[in-house]
Amino acid sequence: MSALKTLNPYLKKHKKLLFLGGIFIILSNFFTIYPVKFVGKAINIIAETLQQHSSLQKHELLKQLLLYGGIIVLAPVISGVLKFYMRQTIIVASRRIEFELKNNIYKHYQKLSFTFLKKSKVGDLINRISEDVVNVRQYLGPGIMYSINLAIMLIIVLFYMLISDPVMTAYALLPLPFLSYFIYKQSSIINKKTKIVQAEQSNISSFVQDTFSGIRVIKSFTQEEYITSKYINKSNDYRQKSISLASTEALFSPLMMLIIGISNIFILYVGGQRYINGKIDVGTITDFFLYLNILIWPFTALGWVTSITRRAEASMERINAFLEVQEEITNNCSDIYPIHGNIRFENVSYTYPNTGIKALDNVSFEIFSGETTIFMGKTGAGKSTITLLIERLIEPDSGTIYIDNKPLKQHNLELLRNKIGYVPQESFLFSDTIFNNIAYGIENPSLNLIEKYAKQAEIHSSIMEFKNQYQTEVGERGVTLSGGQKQRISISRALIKDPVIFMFDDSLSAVDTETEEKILSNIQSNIELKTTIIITHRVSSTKNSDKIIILENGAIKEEGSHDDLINKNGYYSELYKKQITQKRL
Ligand SMILES: Nc1ncnc2c1ncn2[C@@H]1O[C@H](COP(=O)(O)OP(=O)(O)OP(=O)(O)O)[C@@H](O)[C@H]1O
Repeated sequence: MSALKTLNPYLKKHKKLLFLGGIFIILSNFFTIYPVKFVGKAINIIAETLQQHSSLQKHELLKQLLLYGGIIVLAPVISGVLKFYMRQTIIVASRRIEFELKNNIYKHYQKLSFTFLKKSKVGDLINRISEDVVNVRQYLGPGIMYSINLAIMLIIVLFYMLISDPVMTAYALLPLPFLSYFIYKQSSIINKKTKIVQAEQSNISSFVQDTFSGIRVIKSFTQEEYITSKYINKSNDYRQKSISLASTEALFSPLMMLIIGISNIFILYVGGQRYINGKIDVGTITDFFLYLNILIWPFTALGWVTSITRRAEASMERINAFLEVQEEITNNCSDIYPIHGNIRFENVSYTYPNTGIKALDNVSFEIFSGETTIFMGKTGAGKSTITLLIERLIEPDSGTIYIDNKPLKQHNLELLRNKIGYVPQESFLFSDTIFNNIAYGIENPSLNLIEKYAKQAEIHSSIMEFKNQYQTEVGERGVTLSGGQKQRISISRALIKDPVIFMFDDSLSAVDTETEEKILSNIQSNIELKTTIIITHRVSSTKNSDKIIILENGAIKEEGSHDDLINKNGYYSELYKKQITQKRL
């Protein structure tokens, strides 16, 4: 139960609702059990009347029967109303805790480091915030409710049963623990099998998702038949697992009926014997049937509750494992001050912890406010890693990064990130309208403002050609747009933040050189002092740049202006000659 201790603060917060729920459980149980003895009494009166042993007058008899009948009808109605409030308190509390838990997990996810999230599986992150939280909620709601219910009901019923007849009580209750045990065992098997079926289901979903994402490749490589047979195999696995689950579930009712039947036989046999021996009256036998009827569900629930508690514990352990991960990068400054955009790397090295790849090795350079710096180099040279470090999404293993002569760690991280306009290598758009995608980083934008920045990114005229213009839904990850359109929307999204430092991570590759030039001059003409970092493989992007840095295997190989590097006759000069010749051809 140790993992579930994490829930204590949540339970404390909602203690009033839970306490009220407990009161409703006690009262509703009382009103369920209290009328039972009146059934027995009524039957005794009728039996006595039939045998003409009754000393009561006819109208008195009727009066008593009516009174008992009234109690028998009215008490369950009151109990029903109380049960409604019992659910309204305990289940509502569990739903509130689920809401708070989900929000807290989500908030925690946002705090976790970029590298931690990168190495975690998306499915795993989703499962912990969805399925695992649902498991915990089932324990908090039905789990707690039925446990308290069983305890209270057992106390009240036992009290009434014992004062009626202790021997019959023992016999009637004897098979019920077996019922709990079987239900517990069966629920555990069902849980295991359900998990397998769910895993198969998500396996199929991922496969189908992959198929449709890669439909172009599948068709080009004429792999339709192969992919269909793969789907059928997966589907077959799912079918077998589902059938196995269904057969376990099918055991539920017969098992319950069998054990209840045994209890009923005990009551009938032992009760009959005791009646014949004059130890009890006929009404007591009826009462015991009714008591047993009341106890069946709580004993069934006991097995089920034990199983969901175990499941919740496992889920909570998985959630705790994430909640206990400390945020690696913290913001220790809340000052507001201007950022000018001077960047300095001093002997910076970085190794990705998950792969052990040394992406940067003792890198030093300086970029001045308002300058445009180009980073070039072969794939995997460490260019994108530099952008991650500037945004402090990762921290150097050694060396220091300075922004405006102040170590990056001492900056107000929120303020700094707000002043950085980053355009990623692979344009990522949210499944929303173009308007909302551009407006992502700002509050309450007007259409005029959105249009202004779309124009700067040279995408306005294309958007105006769409039927719904800025209200066009871009589809999942922007699938309804061309690569160049996505890139330019992504650029507008960075521009609208009016940042001081721009970082284009190979994000102008899908636009032609002419448009690239226009976009860059739009940025520079917007505000005089903007620091621009462009990661590119195209020498055409180096036009109007102040500095070019060539990286190789995480280290700086060449650094200087276009003319400097041409004179060096190194990587840049060769690339330049190659690309210029290709252009002429
Ligand atoms: N999230 C990551 N986890 C582990 N290793 C990584 C990660 N991202 C990058 N790397 C590794 O770090 C090295 C530098 O990667 P980086 O993305 O900085 O290169 P790049 O120069 O931007 O390459 P490209 O031009 O292909 O984008 C590469 O060897 C890469 O495999």
